[in-house]
Formats: sequence, C-alpha cells, structure tokens
Amino acid sequence: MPQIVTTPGAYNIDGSLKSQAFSFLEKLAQDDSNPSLHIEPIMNSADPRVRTGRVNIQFRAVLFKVQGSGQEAHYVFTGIWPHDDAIERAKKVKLKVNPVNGIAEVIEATMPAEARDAADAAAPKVADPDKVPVLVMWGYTLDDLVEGIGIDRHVAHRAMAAVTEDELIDIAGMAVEWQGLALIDLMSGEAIDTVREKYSITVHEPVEEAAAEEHVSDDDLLEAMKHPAARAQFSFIEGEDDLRRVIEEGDFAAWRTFLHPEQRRYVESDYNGPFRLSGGAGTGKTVVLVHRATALQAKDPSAAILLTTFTKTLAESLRSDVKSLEPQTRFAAKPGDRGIHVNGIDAVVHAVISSAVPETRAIAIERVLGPRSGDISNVTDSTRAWSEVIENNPVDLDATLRTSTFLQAEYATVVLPQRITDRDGYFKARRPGRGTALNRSKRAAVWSLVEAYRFWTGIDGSLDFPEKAAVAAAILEQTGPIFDHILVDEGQDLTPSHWQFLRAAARAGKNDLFLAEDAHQRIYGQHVVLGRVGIGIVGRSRRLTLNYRTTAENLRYAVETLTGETFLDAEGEQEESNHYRSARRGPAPRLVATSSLEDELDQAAVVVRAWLDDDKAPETIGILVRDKRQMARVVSALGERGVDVRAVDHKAAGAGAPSVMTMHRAKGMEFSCVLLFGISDDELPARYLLKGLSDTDRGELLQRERSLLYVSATRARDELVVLWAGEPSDMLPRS
Ligand SMILES: Nc1ncnc2c1ncn2[C@@H]1O[C@H](COP(=O)(O)OP(=O)(O)OP(=O)(O)O)[C@@H](O)[C@H]1O
Repeated sequence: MPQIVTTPGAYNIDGSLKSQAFSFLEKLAQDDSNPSLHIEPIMNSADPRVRTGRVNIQFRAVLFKVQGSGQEAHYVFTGIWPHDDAIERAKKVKLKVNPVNGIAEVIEATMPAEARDAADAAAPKVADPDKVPVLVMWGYTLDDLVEGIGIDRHVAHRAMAAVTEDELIDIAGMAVEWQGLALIDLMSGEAIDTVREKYSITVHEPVEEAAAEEHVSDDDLLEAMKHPAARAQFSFIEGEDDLRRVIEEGDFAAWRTFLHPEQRRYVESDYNGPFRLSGGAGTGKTVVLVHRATALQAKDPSAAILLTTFTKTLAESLRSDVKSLEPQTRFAAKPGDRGIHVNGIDAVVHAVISSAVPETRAIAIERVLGPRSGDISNVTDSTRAWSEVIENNPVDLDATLRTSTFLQAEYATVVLPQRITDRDGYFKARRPGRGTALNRSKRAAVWSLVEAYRFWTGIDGSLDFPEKAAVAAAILEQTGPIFDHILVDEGQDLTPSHWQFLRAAARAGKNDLFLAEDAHQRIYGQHVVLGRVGIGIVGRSRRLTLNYRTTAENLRYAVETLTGETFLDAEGEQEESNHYRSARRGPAPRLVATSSLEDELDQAAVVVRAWLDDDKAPETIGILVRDKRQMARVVSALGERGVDVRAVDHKAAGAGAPSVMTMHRAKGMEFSCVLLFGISDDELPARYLLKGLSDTDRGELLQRERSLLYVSATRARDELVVLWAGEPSDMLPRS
C-alpha cells in the first residue's frame, strides 16, 4: 500500500475541508490507482515527480510521487489549494536533496538558480547601511551559511543582510524548515560546528546544483527524507489513526509529528546514567519527555517507567499527552508495575510508603526522624506547624531566623537530606548554599525548634512532604529500586528528599534518570545541586534554546523580567537566559496602567471581551493572578461586567469560558492570549511573604516571585496583556 508522508502544509487545511482531505489521503494510502483520486502529473512542472489529486470539485492536493525501488510508492503531501492555485503551485515546487548536506527539502523554484544568484549579487547587501547585520555582527560569512551548513544561497544572502532579529525571524519563517531553525540558532551566535552537530550535518564536496539534481534517484530522496534534520519537514504516517490526528488536530499535533532534530536526539539516545535537559519556557522539554517515555516503552515493553513532575495537575496533563501521542500506551496503575506510571511525585512517594510492610516502614522512619512511634498517615501543614512551634518555644535566635520560611528551608535542605536525628549530628552538618552562617549556639537553638517540630507532628501523626519523600527513599534503600527508567519534568522545583527518593527508585544504569528543568522557573522551594544528593550528571547535560510556544516579542519581554538576577542550575552553574529564541512573530505585549482596582477590573473586562469578540476560543484565553483572593475577585467582577470567566483550581481547565487561575497553577500550561492581572507594586512581590525575613531568605523569595512572573508571561502563545493599578511592579521590565 502506498506510504503517505506529510509536511507541515498538512496543518493549513481549512476546517471545512478536513474530512474530505482525510478521506482523500485515506483512499490514496489504500490504492493510488483509484480513479476517483485523479492523481495526475502536471505539464511543464519544475519537478517531474509532482502530482495533483482531486479532493473535491474545487480543491486539489499537491503531492510528490516517489516510487523508489520498493514495491509501493511514497506520496509526499504538501497541502490543498483551490484548483487553479494548486496547478500554479504544482508547477513551481520541487522535492530535492540539498547538494551540500544531503537533507531532503521541498522548495519553490521561482527562477533558475543562476538568475537568482545574479539577482542576489546585484541586490544591496544591507537594507540599512548604517546598521551592522545581525549575522555579520556574530562574524559569519555567506560561505559559512552556504557551504558550511547548506543554507540555500538566496536565503543566505537575505539572512546576511538582516539588521534586526525580527527581520531574520521573518526570513527564517519563509525558509525550508531545518534552514529556518538553523538561522534562528545562528541568530543567537551558535558556532557553525555546533549547528552542524545539532542537525547531524555532514558537508559534501560542493556540487553544481543542476548536476546534483540529475543524479538524485528516488531511493536517494527517500533516504534524504529520513535524515534527522529532514524529519522536521517530513513525517512518515503510520496508519489511519496517525493520519486522522495530523489532519484533524492541525498545528496542535505538530509536537507529535515534527520534532526538532535536537529534540529527536534526546528522545532516542541512550545515556549511561542520569541525563539533564535544561531549556527556557516553551522549548519543548515536556514534549521530549513524553516522546522519550513512549520510545523507552517501545524499546522494552516490559520496562517499569515513571513519568513524574511536581504537581498532580501537571502530571494529569503529562498523562493525557502520552495518551494522545501513543494511544496504545500501557499505563501502570501502581509504581513499579510494568508500563508507564504517570503521577505527581508526592503521590508516588505516598504509594511507596503505603505499600511498605510495617517493619520496613518503621526502620525507614527511624533512619530519617529518629525514634518515633505512631501514625504517619496525615500530611503536616508545615508553614502552620513551624509558626506554632516558633510561637510556643521561645529560643535565643535572631528574629529573622525564627521564621517558618527559614526553618522550613533549613529542615528540607540540610536536616532531612543528611538524615540528621540528633543535636550532635546537626552541629556537624554541612550547610552548602544556605547563605546565613550559624554558629554553635544558633545551631543549638535551631535544633531545639526542629525537635519541637518533630514532637508536635509526631503527636499529630503527620509528616510533611519532604519528610515523606525521605522516608520513602529510606524504604526503597531497604527493598531495592522499582523503576527501570524515571523521567522528571519541572525538576527545578523538587526538594533534595525528592531527588534522594528518585535515585533510590531507579535501577542504576543505562537510561535510569532523565530530568528536564529550567532554573528560571523555580517557583517552589530551594535550589538543589544534584551532585550533593547522589545524582551524578557530569558530562550528560544539554540545553534546548528554541522556544516553540511564545512569539519573539513576548519571549523578549518575559526574558527581560529575569534581568539582574543570578539563577543556578541543578549542577550549581549559572543559568543564562540570553540564548532563548523564538521563530514566531506577533504583536508586542500591551502594558496597561490603571488608576484603581475598579479601573483595572473594567480594563480586564474590555480586554477579554475584545478577544472573545475577535472569535478567540474562550478556552484559549487565560487570566493569571497572584493568589486565590484575587482569583475570586476577578471572577465575580468580570461576571458583573458581563464577561463570564471560570475559576480554575485543582481541576483541569474546561472548555467554554476563559480561565482565571493563580500564576502557580498556570505552570506548564499555555494559552493563545494571556492577561496578567494585578501586576502592581503592592501585589508582586507578595509583600506579606517578605515580612521579617533574613536577607538570604528575602533574596530567595524575591527570586521565586520574579520566576513566577517569567512563568506567567511565557504562558502566552500569541498575545500578552499586563495590567496593574497604581504603581507597576518593580519586577516588570523598565523599557
Ligand atoms: N517540535 C515541535 N513542533 C511543534 N511544536 C512544538 C514542538 N516542540 C514543542 N512544541 C510546542 O511548544 C509548546 C511548548 O512545549 P513544552 O510544553 O514541551 O515546552 P516546555 O519546555 O516543557 O515548556 P515550560 O517549561 O514552559 O513548561 C507546546 O505547545 C508544544 O506543543
């Protein structure tokens, strides 16, 4: 049966044509000689392989037929157009092998190559002679682009003349997929060698284009379409379900079909030990994890795999992504069972504790907390518990250290990971990265509060989340690991005890731990250096830089919110933000100052109503606020103003109304249009959280608040509006 190969053109099919497009391609995949398809060559076409096919009386598909030496033909589907446009297009398009690097490409042959070269040479080199073009500034030459990696000469000429990043993005947007992606990399100054490595490019001896084309057989073309870089443009459809999803879901299915060559590498490669993938918001870390989980299952269907993240709601969305990528996925209901277990990290911890036999559990508790009896089934509200302990236990300790913020962090990052169960142990404890130094008497005071905390939670029969993770780790240290592969999303938010748990849960060896993280998005807890919790990464760490979600305009604005802060990654290195790039353009973020809360609510209603009037689907609109109090206020006030919106808390966001949610809840999500509400000096950073903190704790908290703003601003795919009443937050970019 013929093989269908789709290109991103398959996504631009008008909604009204989708079912006809599907039935056309389905029939074609069954029998290309079916006369109702009218598969016809075109007279005088630039490429003899081009065909058109009849979708309905008005519309035709444009395809290439590549026979190869196998029995069945391959049809490369490039899209559907009204009859006359399709014929025009069919005359111009060519499927070729790039003569420099052997990557298959669909190009539009508008004029002969020599004429284009002449036109390029005659054209002014730089649009604005007073400005240095972006790529020239980075030191590239035309030859670097053309002969060094194989960018089309015409595209390279224009790219070398672009004086702004926006111009370059526009040029990249019109280029062949992999060339566009490579131009975006060059825009951030990637070395030519790095680009070659990213796209698996091996450069051949330059060959005259015409001569190269003559020698390209259909088999060569099929091979070239499977080049890792070509897979960003060509997808080999496997069966009817695959085809249906590509056609029906359009662009939303792109992540399932066309991986960036780098993403594909991280999905398919084997690693001899823990691997860390970092990357800014929207660079496709989650996409890699979801693909990798299913790829690991395909390699070994009997494997026990864990796909986990910080919160339950994010885990639910991971699960639905896995299902939509691979409907046949075998999910594991319990941790350690064969299949993919998808769950929030604390739920996995809970399951391990619950299923342990009492003796093992008792030993684990003793190792972590020292002697303790009784129940541990409740969850400690640790902020409240620490506050009560402070109030009821007067100790000689600076006021800035007698805060639940300091004690919670000290407990989770120093006491628990080192399994400290007595005062002497705490006197000797290492406290790297904790900022505030503690002498012996301060340590004694802190330890007495720790003892009080443990005493009170013991009576309560509860453990806090980091304690639970530490106990679960101590259980698995006795019983042995339960997963063959563990994949972690949002790694920056996990506590040291979580990491110790994961280390104990994964069988050490090939592909044991794969974690994705973005230091700029740490909105819970403290920075953790993985080497200190038994996870050795050295040499197995890579970064994604291309943002697939956000427009260049929104991304620049979001990245500016990070200015002036130093962020550390999971290896203790400084995380840079200046190499994140987007390949999409859109409107600049709109910043709206208002004079009062009432005014701000009025403006919010105006903005949301305008989006709805503009036919934006309600569920693609997100209104993000700092806390639940504001959420309730916005929902009721917008309702009073005739704009129905829905508060989204623990449950998944539904269809039919714009969602109002806290910035924390929006983590990992995305919307076409985002309204950031209440970004005033009073509301962000949240002032009440800053009260009475030490300089170190204050610094950490401010950084988390800044990250929260970055997370929120990067939820917008297309439009971002920022609203405040009175003075804007200090954390907003100044310009
Ligand atoms: N290869 C791809 N082709 C098309 N779209 C992609 C690709 N990779 C990622 N995307 C899209 O980009 C968006 C961001 O991807 P994803 O959520 O995986 O990024 P992330 O790095 O996990 O983001 P965040 O850290 O902000 O949660 C999603 O809409 C996803 O579908």
